[in-house]
Parts: sequence; structure tokens; C-alpha cells
Amino acid sequence: SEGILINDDWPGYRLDLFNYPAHYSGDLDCVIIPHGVIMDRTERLARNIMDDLGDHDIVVLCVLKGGYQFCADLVERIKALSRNSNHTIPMRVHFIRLRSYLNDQSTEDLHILGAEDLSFLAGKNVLIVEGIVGTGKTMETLLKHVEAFRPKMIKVAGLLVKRVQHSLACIPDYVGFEIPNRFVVGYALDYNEYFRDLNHICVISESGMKKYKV
Ligand SMILES: Oc1ncnc2c1N=NC2
Repeated sequence: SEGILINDDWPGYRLDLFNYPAHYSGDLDCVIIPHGVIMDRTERLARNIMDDLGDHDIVVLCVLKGGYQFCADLVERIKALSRNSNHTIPMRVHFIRLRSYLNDQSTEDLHILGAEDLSFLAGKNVLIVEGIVGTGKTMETLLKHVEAFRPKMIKVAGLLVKRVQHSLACIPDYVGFEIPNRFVVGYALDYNEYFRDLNHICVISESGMKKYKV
């Protein structure tokens, strides 16, 4: 299912209407998704996920680094649902690292670190949690790798899905927001490791790209 649709002509919110770290002043263009909206959307995704996966042991596979904030908040909401219902299931969390971006370009060579032995996934309901899905190629590679360990079910939760020219290789089962094809940062999404300490999802400015270019 697609998420909240943010159109290409959406100007975003002015930065001076929000709080954000002073060390990033001048490096950002606008706030495209405020932190509070991310939290409310995540709360609803948690309910949808529990409706589909809540009948069997869940293993959450958090894709670092960009997925750590979304995963932490999503797991928090799932825990809240579990402690407020008489029907709950145990949930485990595992972390894997994908490296595929330098500056703002996806590189072809994908390294999956921490996914050597995923045999504990066999027979489990696996939820892969990613911060952003661009072309979907990375997610496609990861899915093939996870399928080899024969889980009972695999679902993908992506906070952001980018509208890119060619069709997406992999559309997540749970999408927070569908956004324009622009480079966004914040809420654990980085540009050369910067901006992970920003709580809103923002569009980086030209000067910000230059300032932190590798
Ligand atoms: O816009 C983005 N911002 C941060 N990281 C990534 C992006 N797209 N694919 C990976």
C-alpha cells in the first residue's frame, strides 16, 4: 500500500517555523516531513503490521544506518500495542548494515554486513525495516538474501519511498510516505554521515551538499 503522498510541487515548511540544530543553519532548504507527522504515521503503520504479522514470532531486521530511528520508533509503537492487548507475540530485533551510497549517488557494489548467518530467521515472520527506498535495487538484493534462510513470511516497512523514473524494483508492504525524487536528510537519513542528528526530514540545500561533500 502506498503511504502519504507528497507531491513534487509540495514546497515543504519554512525552517524558521521549527526547531532544528543550529549547526545545520544554511545547510537545509525546507522541512518536508516534520518529526511529529512521522511519529503519527509510524503509530498507524505499527497497527497495520500487527494486524498482518501479529500471529507468529516476529524478527525485526533493522537496516542500518538510515533505518535506525524509524525502527526504534516503530518497535516502540509495536511494544505499546502488545502491552495493551491480551494477544501478544515475542519480537526479536537484529541489525544489518548496507553500504551503497557515496555522496548522493547509489553505487552498484552492495555490501551486506551482519547478515552472514540469518539462520535464526527460519520459520519466523520477518519484518525488514528501512528508512528510505530509492530504486529498490538494494532492497531487492536484501530480500533475495533473506529468502534463502526460509522465513515463514517477509514483509518490508519503508518510512520513505522515492518516486523515481523507472518502476521500483521493490515496493515495501508498509510505506510511511511517498516523496519526490530529491535528496532528503534527517531522522537517521544522512548525507556523508551528517544530518542523522536532525529530527525532521528535510531537503538538503546546495550549500549543504557542497559543505559536506566527500
Ligand atoms: O534522499 C536520500 N537521503 C539519504 N539517503 C538516501 C536517499 N536516497 N537514497 C538513500
